[in-house]
Amino acid sequence: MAARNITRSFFAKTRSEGAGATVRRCLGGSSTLDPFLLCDIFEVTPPAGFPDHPHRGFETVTYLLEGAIAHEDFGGNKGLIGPGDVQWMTAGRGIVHAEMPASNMPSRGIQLWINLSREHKMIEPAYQDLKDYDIPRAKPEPGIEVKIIAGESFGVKSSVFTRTPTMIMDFKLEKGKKIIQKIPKDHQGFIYVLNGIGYFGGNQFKGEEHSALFLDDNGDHISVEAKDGDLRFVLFTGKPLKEPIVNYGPFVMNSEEEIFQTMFDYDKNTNGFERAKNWRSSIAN
Ligand SMILES: Nc1ccc(F)c(C(=O)c2c[nH]c3ncc(Cl)cc23)c1F
Ligand SMILES: [Fe+3]
Repeated sequence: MAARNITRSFFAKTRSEGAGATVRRCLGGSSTLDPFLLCDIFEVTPPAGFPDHPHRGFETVTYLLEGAIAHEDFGGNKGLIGPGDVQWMTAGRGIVHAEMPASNMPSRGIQLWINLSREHKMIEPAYQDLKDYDIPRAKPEPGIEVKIIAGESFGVKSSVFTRTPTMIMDFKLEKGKKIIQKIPKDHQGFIYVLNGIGYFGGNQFKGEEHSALFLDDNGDHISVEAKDGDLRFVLFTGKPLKEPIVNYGPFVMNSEEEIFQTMFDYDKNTNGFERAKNWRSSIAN
């Protein structure tokens, strides 16, 4: 089968988000990539953060690179996401939570929003919390490490359950190394370059730090070469849902009517937002 090519790249500039936080938004707003709705590379230092806010209709995947993020939701679920950890939160019918830095050093990481299909949008909220040491790595040869947050690489599988079929992998290649990663033929995908420069896809597209690189639709693998120096990038692929997307901030449904119903539910604390009534987080208030 053919190798995937890179069709376009986007340099993610910094912008303010949340309460005083900074993000490089490499996907989101007007540009989504079904099933992905948003991808932020965030940097946040106290007193900034992402105070009490809701979600409905999708999943958030928070992958921490440095520092620590404390989270607390309206059901009393609370915890700490540390370096290398992943929080896979299925908001489903509704979550209200806060996500705040818990280190005086800047906390850096990636937050990806994955859409849920019509049949899953109103499921009960759920969490899959992955500690760094629990996340499997593939080391196909010296100088190459693949951290498998979701999906499979070189026969090593993640334990994460993905309602919307998804692959998320963090690749570290030493200078001179080349890798070929299998990609399901029905997935769309993009790459975010965290550090260094790499040559991506059959067309050897030069990708640099802070750039998002978008894959074309055909092919069952992607090739990457670290010709110029050490390289670190994250690969995201997912199976498109091919459903209408109607969003209003942190609410993502299939129709305007469902968005109006969601806004009503959030306002009246009904239909999944009951626990939001009079709730305030302890970490952001
Ligand atoms: N609605 C809405 C509006 C504005 C926001 F900032 C958010 C939000 O929480 C986040 C946006 N990117 C982020 N990266 C990391 C973390 Cl921990 C949180 C977010 C949100 F949900
Ligand atoms: Fe959130």
